Formats: sequence, C-alpha cells, structure tokens
Amino acid sequence: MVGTTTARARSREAFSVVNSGQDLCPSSAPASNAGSECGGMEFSREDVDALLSERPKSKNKFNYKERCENMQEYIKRLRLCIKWFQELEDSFLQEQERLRNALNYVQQRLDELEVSSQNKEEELSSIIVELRKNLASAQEKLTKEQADKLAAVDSLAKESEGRLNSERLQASLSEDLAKAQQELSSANQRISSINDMYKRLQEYNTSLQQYNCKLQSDLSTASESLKKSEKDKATFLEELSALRGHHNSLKEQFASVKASQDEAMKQKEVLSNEVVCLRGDLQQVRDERDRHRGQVEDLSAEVVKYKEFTGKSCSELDNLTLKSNELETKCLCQSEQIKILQDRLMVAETRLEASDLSALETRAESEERKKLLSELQIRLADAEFKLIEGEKLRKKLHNTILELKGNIRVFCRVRPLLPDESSSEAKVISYPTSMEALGRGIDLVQNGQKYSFTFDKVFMPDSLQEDVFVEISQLVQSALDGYKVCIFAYGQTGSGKTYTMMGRPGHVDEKGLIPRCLEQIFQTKQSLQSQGWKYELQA
Ligand SMILES: Nc1ncnc2c1ncn2[C@@H]1O[C@H](COP(=O)(O)OP(=O)(O)OP(=O)(O)O)[C@@H](O)[C@H]1O
Repeated sequence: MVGTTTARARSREAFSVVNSGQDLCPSSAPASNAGSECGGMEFSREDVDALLSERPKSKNKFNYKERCENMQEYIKRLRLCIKWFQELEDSFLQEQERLRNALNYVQQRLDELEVSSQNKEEELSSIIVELRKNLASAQEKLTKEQADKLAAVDSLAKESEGRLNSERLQASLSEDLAKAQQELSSANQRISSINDMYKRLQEYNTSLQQYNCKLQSDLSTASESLKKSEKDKATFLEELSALRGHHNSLKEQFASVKASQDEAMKQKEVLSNEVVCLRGDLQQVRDERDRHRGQVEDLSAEVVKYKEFTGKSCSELDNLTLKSNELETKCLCQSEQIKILQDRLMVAETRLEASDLSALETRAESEERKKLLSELQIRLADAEFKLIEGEKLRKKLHNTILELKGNIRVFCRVRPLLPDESSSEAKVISYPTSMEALGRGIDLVQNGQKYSFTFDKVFMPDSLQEDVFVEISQLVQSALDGYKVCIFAYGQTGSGKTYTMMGRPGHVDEKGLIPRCLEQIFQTKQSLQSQGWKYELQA
C-alpha cells in the first residue's frame, strides 16, 4: 500500500523511532489506527522493504541469545508491522467500504444529478430555445425599439417643437378657455333658454296636436267648402261666359261706333273740303265783285269825264249807261249770289260745327267705351287669374284631401243577394255602428267566430252605382289634375266586379264606373277648353 508523502514522512519518523528502539507506540498515530494494537504506528513501503531486508546483526555469530533476542525483537516488529498492515488493511477495507458507499452514494447522487442535469439540460435547452426565441424577439424588439428610439428622437425633437407650439397653444388655449368659459356661461344661458324653448315647443306641440285635430275637423268643412267653391266656380264660369258675351257685344258696338266715327270724319273732311271750295268761290265772287265795282267806278269816272269834256255822243253815253246798268245788275246778281253762297257757307259751317260736335261726342263716347273695354279686359284678366288661382287652390285642396284620405284606398262593396241565394247568407255579414267604424267596418261570422275588417269605405248592398262613383270621381278629378291614378276591382267570382266597373247593359241608371269616369273626363275636357286647357286622350 502506498501512502501519501505526508503519511510516509510521518511513518518514516515512526519507524526511525522503532529502529532507534524507543517507544513503539507513538502519540502521533493516524486517526484511523488510533487505539490500535500497533500503538498508532505507521509503515511505508520503504519501511517494510527495509524491515524485510534487515538482517539481524550480532557481534558474535554464535551468541545465540543475542541473536534470539534480536530475532524476537525483529519478529515483534514484523508482527507489529503485520498488525499495522492488517489494521491498515481493515481500515482500508472500511475506508474502501465507506468509500464504496460514498461512491455508490456519489454515483447515486451523480445519477440523480445526471438525471436532474439531463432534466435541467432539457429545461435549459427549452429555456435556451425560449431564450433564443426571446432573444430573436428581443432583437426584433430591439430593432423596433431602435427604430422607435429613432422615431422617439424625432418625435422628441418634434415634441420639443410641439412643446413650444403647445406652450404657445396653451397661451392661446388659456385665452380660448377664458373665451370658452364665457361661451360656456352663454351656452348655459342658451341651454336654459333652449330648455324654455323646448318647454314652449312641447306646449306648441300639444297645441299643434290640438290644431291637427282642429285641422281634421276643418278638413271636412274644407271639403264642404270645396264643393261650395266648385259650385261657385260653375257660377263664376257662367258669369265669365256672360261677361265674355258682353265683352264681345261691346267690341262689336265699339267697332260700329268706330265705323260711324270714321264715316263722320269722312263727312267732316268732305264738308271741310266743300267749305274750302265755297270759301274759294266766295273769294272769287268777292274778287269779281270788287273788280266789277272798280270797273263801275272807272266807267262812272269815264261818264263824268265824257260829260265834263262833251266830246262824245249821247248814244255812246247811252251805251255806256246801259253797260253800266248791266254791270250794276250783274253786280247785284253777284251780290245775291254772294249772299246765297254766304248763307250756304253759314249752313255748311253750322253743319261742320255740328259734325265737329258729334265727332267730339263720338270721340268721347269711344274714349268711354275704350275705358270700359280696358276695365272689362282688366276685370276679365282678373277673373281669369282668379279662376286659375281658384283652380290651383281647388286642385291643391282636392289632392290634399285625397292624400289625407290615403294614397292607397280600399273600398268594399257588398252586392245584394241574388234571387237564387238563400237569405241566411245575409246574416253572415253585419255592419258595426260604432263611431270609428261607422261606414268603414264590416263584420263576418263564420262557425260562430266573428271577423272584423275595416276599409276606407264600405258600400252596403243598397248602395247605388252613383254612390260608388261619387267616391271614385274624386280620383278621376285627381287624374285630370295631372296625378297618376289607378282604379281596379278585385274579388271572387260573382262578387260584382263587372257590375261595378261596367254596369248593367241597357240600364242607363246602372251604368258602371268606367262609362261614368269617361263622361267626367270628356265633360271636364270640354269645360276647361275655354280656360285654355288642352287634354290629349290615349287608350
Ligand atoms: N250591386 C249589385 N246590385 C245588383 N246586382 C248585382 C250587384 N253586383 C253584382 N250584381 C249581380 O251579380 C251577378 C254577378 O256579378 P258580376 O258578373 O259583376 O260578378 P263578377 O265579380 O264580375 O264575376 P266574374 O269574376 O265571374 O266575372 C250579376 O248578375 C250582377 O248583375
């Protein structure tokens, strides 16, 4: 067994002690051999080899006693060595056992550790994988963060700018805040006023609802007034046609007056021309008379001359006298003619004045007629305007009423029982008499179960074709006013569709809706033609 260097040094020291024949049980024995029979001594290999190769030395070869003692000493030491070795071996065995146990324990621990290390390794590898993933994600994050950082740096720069701006903004905002607070207070005031308004609106709403109820009641009165206005319209139209007739007669009168005026004017012109001619004649006669007077004067002067100068004969004088007399008679004649002409002129002038007066009168009359005509034209235009406005209002009212009644309206007509139908069938149908269903409701009974239906109007079996048409004619009027209207009949076989739409052939009183509608259309077409309306019909 080879010991450690420190053990060897110690055993050498112990052996030297043994060899030096001192105390064989040194105090410095190994702990393992403490309390052993060899007294805690330790032997190294060299010690054992030295012990084995030791040869007992005796000064006297034949001193057996000494040799025997030496041998005993030697054997003692050998025994001690052997014991030490045995103890050592035991201790080594124990140590080995202990070490083996420890080794096993360590091995176990090692296995455990290995398993745990494997587990740990697996864990670690998974952790590493995870970490790698984390690393990758972290790297990604890092790159992102770097990008973010860059962006953050940019944004920081922007932020600093923004901060400056925001500071400025804050200043303006504080101003705005003050303004907003003011506005808030004013808004609060407005809200309170709006609340007041809301209350008022609610009140208004209730009043509107009341008004709506009133309007509905008014609607019925309006429909009555509409009928009345339609009657008025008819009378108005009559009046208008009478006015038109009057207007035409006035026109004719005006034309005849104008013609007579033209004639008078022509007469006046003729008379004035005559007067001018007469005046010219008169002037001529006057000129002639003046000329003749001059001649008479000349002749009388000549007679005087002749009388004075007596150179001429009496016959010549007589001739001259005769001439003078002739001339005088001529002059007289002409003066008479002048008188006559003057009288005629006077008459013509009086006639001219009279014709002037009559012309003035006819002019004044024609002016009056013109005024009357223009007044009538204005009244006619006004009446036509009123008529158009009335027509528009009527259309509006009519169609508003129809809209209020409903754009889609369903009427139900129950025909009377036919001779071959049993009277028990009539008991199936009854008509409710409650306020809201009166004239609109119908109750049917089947297997003791009552089924109630409500329509816009229910026509009972005794209703006439005329009654149905009264409802339909409003829709025809609507179509004539330019609205699109569709009327159709729907019902089971034998329920009375053909009867309602076409009527009974050969019975004028029972003509159906289609002929009645056509009559209404053609009548309206004709009556509105005078108002300038033109209808084109296509089938
Ligand atoms: N209101 C009424 N008053 C009197 N007789 C009526 C009335 N309604 C329908 N009738 C009569 O009932 C019968 C059947 O009516 P109608 O032919 O109009 O029915 P319909 O619904 O047109 O039938 P289908 O779908 O087979 O053509 C006819 O003889 C008709 O004269």
